[in-house]
Amino acid sequence: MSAKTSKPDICVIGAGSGGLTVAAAAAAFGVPVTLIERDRMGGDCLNYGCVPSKALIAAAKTAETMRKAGRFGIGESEPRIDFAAVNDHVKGVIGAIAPNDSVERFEGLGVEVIKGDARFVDEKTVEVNGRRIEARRFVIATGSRPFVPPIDGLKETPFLTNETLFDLRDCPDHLIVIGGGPIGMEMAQAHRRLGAKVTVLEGGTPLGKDDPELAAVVLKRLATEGVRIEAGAKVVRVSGTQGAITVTAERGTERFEVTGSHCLVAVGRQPNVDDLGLDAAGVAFDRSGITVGRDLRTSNKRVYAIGDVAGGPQFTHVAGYHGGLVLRPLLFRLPARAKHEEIPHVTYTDPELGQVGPTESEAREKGLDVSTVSWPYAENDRAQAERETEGLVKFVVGKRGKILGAGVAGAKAGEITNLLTLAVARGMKFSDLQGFVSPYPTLSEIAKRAATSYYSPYTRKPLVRGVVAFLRRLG
Ligand SMILES: Cc1cc2nc3c(=O)[nH]c(=O)nc-3n(C[C@H](O)[C@H](O)[C@H](O)COP(=O)(O)OP(=O)(O)OC[C@H]3O[C@@H](n4cnc5c(N)ncnc54)[C@H](O)[C@@H]3O)c2cc1C
Ligand SMILES: NC(=O)c1ccc[n+]([C@@H]2O[C@H](COP(=O)([O-])OP(=O)(O)OC[C@H]3O[C@@H](n4cnc5c(N)ncnc54)[C@H](O)[C@@H]3O)[C@@H](O)[C@H]2O)c1
Repeated sequence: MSAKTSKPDICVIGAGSGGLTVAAAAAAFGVPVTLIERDRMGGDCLNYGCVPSKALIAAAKTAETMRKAGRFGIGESEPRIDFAAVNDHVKGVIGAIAPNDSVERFEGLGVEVIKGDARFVDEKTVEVNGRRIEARRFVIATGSRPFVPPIDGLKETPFLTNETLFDLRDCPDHLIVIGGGPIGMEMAQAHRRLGAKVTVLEGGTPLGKDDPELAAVVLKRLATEGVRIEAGAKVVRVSGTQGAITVTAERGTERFEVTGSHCLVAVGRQPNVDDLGLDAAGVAFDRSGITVGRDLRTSNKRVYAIGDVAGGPQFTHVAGYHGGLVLRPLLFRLPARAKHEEIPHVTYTDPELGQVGPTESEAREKGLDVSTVSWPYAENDRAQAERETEGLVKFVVGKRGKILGAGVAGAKAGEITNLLTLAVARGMKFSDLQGFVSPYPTLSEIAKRAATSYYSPYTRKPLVRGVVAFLRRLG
């Protein structure tokens, strides 16, 4: 062994949600682990993703609450927004969380942290800063970056992505958002509420991965707040200079232009597989990411891949889930089997939009014999009290009331999605959801109420009524 070769038990590449989970847990069991990160500790979620976006959304919601205070009898007012101060708030939230993910904390846990670009040089060796690391097992957790599509003129024009958006100190006059997925819609509403004019150009269906009936609740609110949403509008050209950007979109044979001050590109993600030496390592990959089985193992048996780079659903909770799962084979030689069917997702627009399990159309496409049961927010007392009556919970139900999937659009949908996820993940039936006492008044009662409604036809069945009448006669 040369002086520059180390042999930890586990080498983790990437200190985002996935990599940090593995490194912290392995170190807690006293296993020698080396963690390599080339950029900021905490990865996308902390620095360029979930955390700054949710902090911005919280500021934007506060502004909107001021505008709408009149419905509570409180004088409403147009907020005076200091965008630079809002940006300070966003950076402050990142700063408050950053110590949890810092080099110091991880070194304190017993992890060796190396700042640098990791690259496989052969099937069992990674090189970083001229140092060689031969670990028993490797975990690739290198995440993803914004996909920059080959749109005519885009490369020559200034544009924003999630990596630069949260550095803006002035509110855009007119933000043009290319892509109506979760990033596009969350950021469109937040910037609109903070004072920008906003246009979203979506080539297909906005929030198209969600149930259309639920997505419609969110889209209606965004439109009411003044976000211009152009569906079926594929962007084909971008031109202009800083502060004056023209975006050309096509809808069928129609072509139209939108001119704004800024342009955010939010058309999906690209896995970080380049420059990792994956060919030298014998790790198979394609455009969607590193190829893994359900056990998250790659084509090289020493190497696992987790999180965004592993080609599956791209969420922080998935990266964390993967991180926990691979500990089974890494530390205990136990099998791991990722189950993505029960992974929820929530889009943090206002109202929020959550889903777990198949939507109605996904279930029908799979040939499943399903029915749906919905319940509106307007029938919930807490929703009335808080004047948050728009929205619904929608269940996809199989035989004998089995809950296969569930979605919710409305206030605090993310929190309600926790309950829905438990129901789907544990294979519950409506009888389970109906048969517990839910605190009153809570929004989650909407889910329970939907379950109760599933059984209400039974109260009208002659046989059931006959039994009730007979029992009454017994005194
Ligand atoms: C704007 C936005 C909002 C989001 N909001 C949410 C949300 O609300 N909820 C949610 O669940 N998900 C959200 N996501 C998705 C979430 O951020 C990702 O799914 C999550 O960060 C993936 O974690 P990861 O560990 O796989 O990768 P990452 O967090 O991206 O970490 C990968 C790390 O690897 C490092 N790296 C890459 N290559 C190398 C190399 N060769 N050598 C060394 N280091 C390397 C990178 O620098 C990075 O730090 C959002 C994403 C974006 C962009
Ligand atoms: N709340 C959350 O959990 C959250 C929030 C943000 C991001 N994320 C994660 O990040 C991922 C990426 O989000 P995203 O919104 O960038 O991607 P996305 O793939 O979900 O949506 C991108 C949209 O851009 C559209 N598009 C592509 N090319 C276009 C073009 N030329 N013109 C117009 N529209 C075009 C697509 O039709 C699609 O609807 C998400 O899938 C999710 O995994 C999660």
